[in-house]
Amino acid sequence: MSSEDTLIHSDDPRHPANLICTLCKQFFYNNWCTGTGGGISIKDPETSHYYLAPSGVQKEQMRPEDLFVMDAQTLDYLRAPKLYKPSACTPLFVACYQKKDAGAIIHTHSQNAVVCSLIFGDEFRIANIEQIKAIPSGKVDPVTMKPIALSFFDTLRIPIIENMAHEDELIDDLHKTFIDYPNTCAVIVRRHGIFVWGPAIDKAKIFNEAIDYLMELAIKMHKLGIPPDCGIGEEKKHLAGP
Ligand SMILES: CSC[C@@H](O)[C@@H](O)C(=O)COP(=O)(O)O
Ligand SMILES: [Zn+2]
Repeated sequence: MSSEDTLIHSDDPRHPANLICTLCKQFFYNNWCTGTGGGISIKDPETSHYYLAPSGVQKEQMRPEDLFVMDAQTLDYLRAPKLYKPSACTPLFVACYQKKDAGAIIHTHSQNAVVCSLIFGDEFRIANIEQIKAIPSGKVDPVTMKPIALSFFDTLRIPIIENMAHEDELIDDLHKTFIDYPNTCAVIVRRHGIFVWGPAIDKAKIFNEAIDYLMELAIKMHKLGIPPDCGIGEEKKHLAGP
C-alpha cells in the first residue's frame, strides 16, 4: 500500500476516512446531504490531519479513496485524488479548525435551516426547550474544566449570514460571526443551510442533530404564532384560536 493510501485505508470504522463516508450516507437519508450538497470534514485526533470530501460528488456514495487529506500546519494536501477538486467548503472548514479549534465540521442543506433563515432575521433564537441542553454554552466549568451546556432556561442564539454565489465568499461573514458570537457552534447560511462544528465528530453530530430538531420545532411554533424564544407560559398569549 502506498503511503498516501495508508492515510485513508483502515479497518477501524471510526477512522476519519470511514466515518465521513458512513455519516454522509446517514445524512443523505436525513435529507441533509442530497444532490451533492453539504458534507463533513474530520480532523484525525491522532495525526491532526484534516479529512475532506471531493467537490460535486454524491456524498452518500463516497469511498475512503475519494477523500483529500490536508496537513494542518502547512495546509498542503498529503493526498489529493486526481479525478477531483476538494470540497468548495474547504476554506470554511479550515477556518473552523483554526479559529474555533474544531475537531469536525458538518455542513448540511437542511430544509429546517433554510426555512428558519427565511422566517428569522440575522439571528435564530429559541428558548426554554429541553433539547437546548444538548448545545454547549461556550463556557467551561472552572473546577472540572469541562464545557458547560446551555440550561433549559437559556436562549440558544445562532447567527444567520447571507448566502453568496460561491462557498468561499462566505469566509468574511463566517469570521465576523466568530467575533460577534464567540460561543456559537453553528452558523446558518440564508437560503443555503448550516455549518455546525464541535471538538470531535461525535459532539458535532450531536450538536447538529439537536439544532436541527430545534429549528424544526421553531418552524412549527412560528406557524402556530408562538415566537420560539418566548418565555415559559407566554405561549398562551400568542396561540391563535377562539
Ligand atoms: C448543490 S451544490 C452545493 C455546493 O455549492 C455547496 O454549497 C456544498 O454544500 C457542497 O459543495 P462541494 O464542493 O460539493 O463539497
Ligand atoms: Zn452548501
